[in-house]
Amino acid sequence: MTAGPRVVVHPGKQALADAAAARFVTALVDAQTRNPEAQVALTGGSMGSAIIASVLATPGRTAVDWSRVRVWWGDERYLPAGDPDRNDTQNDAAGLSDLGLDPAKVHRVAGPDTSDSAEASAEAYARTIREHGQKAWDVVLFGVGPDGHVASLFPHHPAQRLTDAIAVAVHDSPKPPPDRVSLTFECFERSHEVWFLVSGADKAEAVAAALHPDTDRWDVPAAGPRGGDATLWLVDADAASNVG
Ligand SMILES: O=C1O[C@H](COP(=O)(O)O)[C@@H](O)[C@H](O)[C@H]1O
Repeated sequence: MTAGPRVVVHPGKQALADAAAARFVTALVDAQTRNPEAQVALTGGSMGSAIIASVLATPGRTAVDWSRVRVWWGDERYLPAGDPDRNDTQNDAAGLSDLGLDPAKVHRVAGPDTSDSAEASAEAYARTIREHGQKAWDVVLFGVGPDGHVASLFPHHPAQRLTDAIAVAVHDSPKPPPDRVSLTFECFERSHEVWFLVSGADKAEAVAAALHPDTDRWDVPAAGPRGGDATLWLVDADAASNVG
């Protein structure tokens, strides 16, 4: 069973980031009362870093035991560690490394500096998830591209079709860089809560399309992922402007 989408509209990008950060902190505290560890998957792009910066500024963040949070990424651009275009580098710059996480529980996707290919990196990441991330993830964060992509699953891209796999190598991505590693739809199905964080008028069409009940994820990948307990669209007014 999965939860249908619920839309929460905030006045602007900063209000959205701050509210999502407060919600995130609460979700982590709740998860840690249920289980020894909270498990989350982060995202890159504009909102992926905005929420991290807001978490750092949320007073309630001290209620989370950050040493008991296990961190993954829903996708990564296949670039060397520290490259400014990597999602984790951008999240670090936004303050991820200041939260007090245990570095051994922050699972980064290998880039070309430490793996032979995007395929090898995807396989290694899938192995690590099997080892440490079998339990359903508490919260998975997604940004959404203007084309409706989530993670590195792009419209009409064959990587979307892979079954029986946790992670996939993506080549010829329509958005640079061309090589990436993404978790699969199948993998995202193991989430308790899925949150889409979307800001800006350039995303309005994608948001409306993803929320339309007849939309196929092959055309608009953001229509695909659903959480077992909640599927939240946390959006600002501009991004929500086409939602009927
Ligand atoms: O390439 C990516 O794009 C999306 C969204 O990025 P945005 O800058 O348009 O907000 C991001 O969520 C994803 O993780 C990423 O690799």
